[in-house]
Amino acid sequence: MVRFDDVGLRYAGPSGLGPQGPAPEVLRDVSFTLPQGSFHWLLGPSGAGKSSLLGLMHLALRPSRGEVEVLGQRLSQLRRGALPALRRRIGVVYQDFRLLPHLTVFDNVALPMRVAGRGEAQLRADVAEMLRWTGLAEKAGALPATLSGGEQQRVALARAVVMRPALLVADEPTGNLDGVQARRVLALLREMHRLGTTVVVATHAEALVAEHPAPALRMDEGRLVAHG
Ligand SMILES: Nc1ncnc2c1ncn2[C@@H]1O[C@H](COP(=O)(O)OP(=O)(O)OP(=O)(O)O)[C@@H](O)[C@H]1O
Repeated sequence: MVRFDDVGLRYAGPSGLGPQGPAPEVLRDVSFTLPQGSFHWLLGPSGAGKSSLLGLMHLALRPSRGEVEVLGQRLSQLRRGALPALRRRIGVVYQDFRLLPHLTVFDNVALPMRVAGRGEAQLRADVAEMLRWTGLAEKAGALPATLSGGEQQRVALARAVVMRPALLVADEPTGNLDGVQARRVLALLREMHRLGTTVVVATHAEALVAEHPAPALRMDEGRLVAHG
C-alpha cells in the first residue's frame, strides 16, 4: 500500500533556498492511496511532477510537508537505520536503464542481492530465473553496451524485481524503446502486477495506455488532478 497525505515537495538546498530565493513547491497538496497489489499509470505533461512523485514513492526523496506511507511504514516515523531495508522492498526501473556498464548482465541483475548479502547459491538460482523470465538467459555473460535498448531495459527490470519487491515503480520505462520492445517490457510489468506486486508506471505513451486500460494518477503542475 502507498499513501500520500497532503504531500508537498521543494527541491531546496540546505538553506531551504533555491538559486532564486525560496524554492518553489514542485508537488502540492498531493493525497491518494494505492491499495496493495494495484496497477496504476502515472500520467501528465512534461514537468508535471511525475518523476518527483515516483522519487518520493521509492524513498529517494523526502516530502517537504505531509506524510508518505509506503508498505505500511510512515516515513516521518521511520528510523533512519530502517530506510535501507524498506528500500530493498521497492524495485525501480528508469527510462535510461541505469545499468553498470562494466558488469555483465548476470552481475547487474545480481547486484541488489549482493548488496543485501544474499548467499551465492540462492543468488545464482534467483538471477537465472529472472534472466529466463525476461528472455535474457542467453545474454547472461554479455556487457550492457552489446545489447539492444529493449534488452537493456529487460535487464533493468530483472534487477528491479530480483529481490521480489512488494512495490515496483517505473519512470518512463518504455520511453527509449520501439513499439514491440515497449509492449514486451509492459507485459513483464503487468505480469509482476498479476503476481501481486503493486506497480506504478509513469509514461507519456498514450497508445500503450489505451491498449492497457488501468486506473491512473494524473498530474498537472505539481498537483494530482485525477485519480481513478
Ligand atoms: N533535482 C531537481 N532540482 C530542482 N528542480 C527539479 C529537480 N527535479 C525536478 N525538478 C523540477 O520539478 C518539476 C517537476 O519535474 P519532474 O521531473 O518531477 O516532472 P515530470 O512530470 O517527471 O516530467 P517529465 O515527463 O519531463 O519527466 C519541474 O519543474 C522540474 O524542473
